Order: sequence, then structure tokens, then C-alpha cells
Amino acid sequence: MAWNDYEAVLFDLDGVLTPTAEVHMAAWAEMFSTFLGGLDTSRPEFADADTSAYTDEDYYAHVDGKPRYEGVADLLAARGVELPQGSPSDPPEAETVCGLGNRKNDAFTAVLERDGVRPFPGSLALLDHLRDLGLPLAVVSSSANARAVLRAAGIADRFVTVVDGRTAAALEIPGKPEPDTFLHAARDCGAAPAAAVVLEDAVSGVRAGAAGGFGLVVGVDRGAGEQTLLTAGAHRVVTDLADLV
Ligand SMILES: O=P(O)(O)OC[C@H]1O[C@@H](O)[C@H](O)[C@@H](O)[C@@H]1O
Repeated sequence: MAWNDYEAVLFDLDGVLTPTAEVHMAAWAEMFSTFLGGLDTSRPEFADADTSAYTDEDYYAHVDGKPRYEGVADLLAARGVELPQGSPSDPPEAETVCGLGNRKNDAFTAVLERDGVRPFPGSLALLDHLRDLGLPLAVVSSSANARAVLRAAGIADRFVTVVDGRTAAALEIPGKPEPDTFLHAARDCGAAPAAAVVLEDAVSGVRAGAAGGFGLVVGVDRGAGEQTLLTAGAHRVVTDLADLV
């Protein structure tokens, strides 16, 4: 890996630097399984809903890597369920897109506080290597919990910039699969997209990297599948960031 050919490295967080994609997945599964299992299909608005069991495939196809409420909306659309959007301040009991997203977030933060998080050893090895090379590093995450996860993992001080779900909302720029959050991070690092590397485990994130014209888009296969990531636009796929040291 010729790192000296590049001027910045843009990391997704959940599933790339930390094993928190699994925590997100479990929290989504808990919330959607309970919601779909309890859906009253005798109510006319839910009459056509597909209430079959929620699976990991649902996560990878509709939720993975996207901003919170977009993941809810896309999964519900795939199941033929229409709910009002509501607002981010909705309580977790609210039967709205935002209410369901907030319900899932309660489950996520409870696990993070209880179990903490450590970076993947191979990812830490690559962060150390890139620090030695002096390359500016960024985190680009759809998650509004990104800063809390980085602090809990002890790697918050490694990055020139963190563009997360809160940043995107404040700047009113679209999240992944649109490229805007990656482009913003590259600018913060002082690098043109063609001189920046994107590392992503989610199809939505790889699509964002491909759409932004980045110099190298590395898919990190943590379950999405090598071929799926290549088809989404990854130039190459690894299973461990230590392979890039
Ligand atoms: O709900 P949050 O923490 O803002 O996160 C939004 C998304 O963030 C992404 O990083 C995760 O891959 C998704 O699983 C998650 O749904």
C-alpha cells in the first residue's frame, strides 16, 4: 500500500475502526423485531405490511451506514409500513420514524455505557502507522454517537476532523450514500478528493466514496460481502486494516 501517494485518509467509524457496527446491528434488530412483531395488521394503514422476521440482510440492505432516521424510513418503506416522520425530539414510545430511531438509540447507548468499546487491533495498527507517516486522518460517520464512541475507544485525539451525523445536520448536508460528508472531511484535511483514501464497511458508505471521486475507496468486509462492496464501487476489499500497514 503506497500511502505516500495520498494526502489524507478518511475513515468510517462503526465497523471500520471499532466493532460498534455489531452494537448498532443488535440494537436495530431488537427495536425492529419488537416493532414488526407487534404490528397490528388489522389497522387499515398496516394492512399491507410485511411483518416477516427482521434479519441481518434487512440491516445490510436498508439500514447499514445511513443516518439514523433514513435507516428507519428505508426499512419501513421496504416493509410497506407508513409512519409519520415526527421530530428528533420525539420520545422513544412515539409511533413515528424519529420515535423508532430514538428507541433504537436508547438500546445502543445502554450497551455502549455498559460494555465500553475497543478499537479493532488491526485498525489501531493502521492508525499508528499513518501517524508515523504524518498523514492527516478524519472520521466520517453517519452516527450522532461518533464522538462518544471515539472517546470510549481512546482514539478521539487521532483525527484532524470528525464529520458525524451531528455535523451533517448542523451544516444541512446530506449523509451517506451522498458523498458530501466525505468531501467536507477531505477539505478539512486540505486534500483534493483524488488525493484522499476512503475506508468503509457499508454499501451506503462505499457508494458515497465512489460518488465523490476519491483516489482510493477501500471496502472493509465485516459481513456485507466482498463482491457487494466491489459492485458498490470499492477499488479493493480487505477484511482487516492491518493488511494495509
Ligand atoms: O443512530 P446513530 O448512532 O446516529 O447512527 C446512525 C448509523 O450510524 C452508522 O455509522 C451505523 O453504521 C448505522 O448502523 C447507524 O444506524
